[in-house]
Amino acid sequence: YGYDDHQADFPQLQNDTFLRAARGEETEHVPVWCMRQAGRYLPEFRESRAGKDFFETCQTPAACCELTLQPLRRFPFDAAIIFSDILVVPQAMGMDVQMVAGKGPTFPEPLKEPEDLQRLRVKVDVGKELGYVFKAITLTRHKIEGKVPLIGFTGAPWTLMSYMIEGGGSNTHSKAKRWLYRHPEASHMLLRMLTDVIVEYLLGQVAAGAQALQVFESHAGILGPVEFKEFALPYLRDIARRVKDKLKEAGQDVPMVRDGDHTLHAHICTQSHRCTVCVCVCVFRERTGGKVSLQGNMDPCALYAPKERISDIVKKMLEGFGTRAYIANLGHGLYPDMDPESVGAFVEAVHTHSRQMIKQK
Ligand SMILES: Cc1c2[nH]c(c1CCC(=O)O)Cc1[nH]c(c(CCC(=O)O)c1C)Cc1[nH]c(c(CCC(=O)O)c1C)Cc1[nH]c(c(C)c1CCC(=O)O)C2
Repeated sequence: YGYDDHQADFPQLQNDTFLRAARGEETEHVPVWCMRQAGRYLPEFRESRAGKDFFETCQTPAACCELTLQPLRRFPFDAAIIFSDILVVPQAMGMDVQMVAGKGPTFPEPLKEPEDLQRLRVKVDVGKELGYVFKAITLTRHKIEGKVPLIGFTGAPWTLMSYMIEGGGSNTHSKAKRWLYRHPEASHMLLRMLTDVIVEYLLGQVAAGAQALQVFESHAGILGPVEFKEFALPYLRDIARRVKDKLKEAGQDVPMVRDGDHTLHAHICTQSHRCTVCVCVCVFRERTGGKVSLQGNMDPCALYAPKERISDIVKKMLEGFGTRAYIANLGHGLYPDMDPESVGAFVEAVHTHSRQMIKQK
């Protein structure tokens, strides 16, 4: 994509706790960041975004850079995530998506029947359609001055497919699930098209300077285990394999986070028949032989609790996950009505408790 030449002069990384935890190595404290850490709970975010169209902001690298850096000026987060959205991928494939105030993302012309797949671009020129994200990443990687690593991200195929068919948020997701049952072949075709674009998109983000990648499968939880295994998991695996192989060829080691608190919860718990998150974690740690790092998953609503209570909840979470191969985060994004001070208390509690636990080992 022509961004590789920037790699050499990126500032030296000073805090690599996130990357080490992702690789399963020891750290001095458990790294922490929050989904939607750049968001409306910050007055400076609301000010920067005021009166501007959401996707126009996404297409403006300087604005993305500023919004990504804002939370880092307030809190000692151990990672930053580039300001963008998962729905830029359906846009790149030729679909119109708008962010409607009070309603969320909206597709004026969602996919209705398999014939509608013909409306999508057959071959997506990812560098051309999503080059603005790559530019935002390169700029932000410079401006972050090596303070923390920069995470790039994408939506996963099933989650994007469900948006493209539902045309926006949904309670039942029945239109998207109707495709799975009624048009399984067309569903797989769409999932494959998305997978191909996503692989190139993730590789382009790394070339542009992303130091870790996250694949959001936000709608994993609406599939039962059988449907999940047929329509979600194979594509997540294909993406991981193809991206890792390509990066390996280039001698790069970039951690990939598979979003999956629901996935882990639903698809491991159905087998263990014990449904506390803590048990899931233990089962998962056991099954993967400790080879996989975990990220998550405090209930964001716990941030409505008083500070001391947040601290206790964090402590219990750390005891459940353990301090190694673990990245603290929330199970969902921060909500606009959250108090920035509570976010600060969360970050501080993770750092303080984990330092103590690691010292006592
Ligand atoms: C499903 C999904 C979307 N977008 C995303 C997901 C996956 C994660 C998840 O499950 O939440 C991912 C996303 N969206 C955004 C980021 C930026 C980075 C960050 O987390 O700080 C990330 C990582 C910006 C955003 N994306 C959006 C906002 C809020 C709107 C605004 O700033 O004007 C932000 C900061 C809008 C968005 N975008 C999306 C929705 C459903 C909404 C509306 C939600 C709402 O109104 O709160 C789609």
